[in-house]
Amino acid sequence: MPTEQSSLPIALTMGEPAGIGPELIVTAASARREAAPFFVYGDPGLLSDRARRIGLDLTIVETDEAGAFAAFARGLPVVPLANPAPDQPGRPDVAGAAAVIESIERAVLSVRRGQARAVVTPPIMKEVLYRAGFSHPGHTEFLGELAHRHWGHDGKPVMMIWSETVAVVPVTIHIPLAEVPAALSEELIFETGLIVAQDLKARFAIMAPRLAVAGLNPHAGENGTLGREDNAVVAPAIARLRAAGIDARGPLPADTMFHARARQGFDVALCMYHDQALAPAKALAFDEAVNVTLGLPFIRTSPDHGTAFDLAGTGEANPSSFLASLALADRMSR
Ligand SMILES: NC(=O)c1ccc[n+]([C@@H]2O[C@H](COP(=O)([O-])OP(=O)(O)OC[C@H]3O[C@@H](n4cnc5c(N)ncnc54)[C@H](O)[C@@H]3O)[C@@H](O)[C@H]2O)c1
Ligand SMILES: N[C@H](C(=O)O)[C@H](O)COP(=O)(O)O
Repeated sequence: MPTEQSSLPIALTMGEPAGIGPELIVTAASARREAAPFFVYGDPGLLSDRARRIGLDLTIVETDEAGAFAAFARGLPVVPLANPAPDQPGRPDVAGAAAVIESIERAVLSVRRGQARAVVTPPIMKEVLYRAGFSHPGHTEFLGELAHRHWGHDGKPVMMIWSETVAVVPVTIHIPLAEVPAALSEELIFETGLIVAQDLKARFAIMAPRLAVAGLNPHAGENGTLGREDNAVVAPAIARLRAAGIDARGPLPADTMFHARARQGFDVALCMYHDQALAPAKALAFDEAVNVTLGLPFIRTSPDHGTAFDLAGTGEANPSSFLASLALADRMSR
């Protein structure tokens, strides 16, 4: 087993078994000669079946963590799960939820134990997990809980969707739109901006990151006449970020901050809610953008798309964003 950090494998979770995640994993494994070694916490039978369905001749190697690195030369190393994962593409089933959660927990633990150097997560279906009693809105928040459990880390996990074209951060993440104004606070925006600036320096080598901060309301509130939050909450947070030495500006009208010329003026856009951030990122860079969790004591990336049940099992899913998430995890953890 290699001991140097950069020689450790990357740990993959299985993602939603009925989604496109399993076929993206086997597709990446088929092209593995160009990739950093990885293994997956998954169901060997399901992965083998998914490879066969999409016409890939791939060897599945059942292994434990210690054998994963060497097994990568022979095929896809799979560390089997204790919980069952139903193999029914396109038909999510709550019976698979325990396996999905186990896979995430074990991948994070493998990094904590020095068996892997980063975690890459194919998409999960949140609703199925909620129905099974999962209490976290998504991976991002669950990974924050696991960072606390295994590292004693109390920092806030921050979602960034990153691509060469644009990078965005939603300050509030998986909450109903109606709850956004109450959830936004000067402290939350300030804390998020600090984490983003720190991690862009530490993980992306952007030594003086430029943050563009969106307003909440149309036209960033039109000076208080179209909503109070921009002046009362967003602007003071930006002032605090600037006082902390961070190049932050705004509140900017969200509708005009993403055109090509405007994007030249910032490294990352801080947005006030999920779709304000993710809609422009996915419109501009759906096939290559990567979901990166900042503010964690370990590296985690994920594709920017979801489970795409309409494509599961067909072999038609575009693997680009998943391959980009593997490549970025590799780059960030060297
Ligand atoms: N990282 C994650 O865990 C993650 C990310 C986003 C969404 N989700 C979950 O995915 C589920 C479905 O969400 P959705 O329908 O809003 O988004 P989606 O990304 O699954 O699908 C949206 C559209 O994009 C297409 N698409 C998605 N990925 C594609 C790919 N690789 N190649 C080609 N086409 C692709 C789909 O076919 C669909 O038409 C939800 O339960 C959501 O919570 C999970
Ligand atoms: N909000 C993300 C998106 O729409 O792409 C997605 O749900 C993933 O979130 P997590 O990584 O927190 O599961």
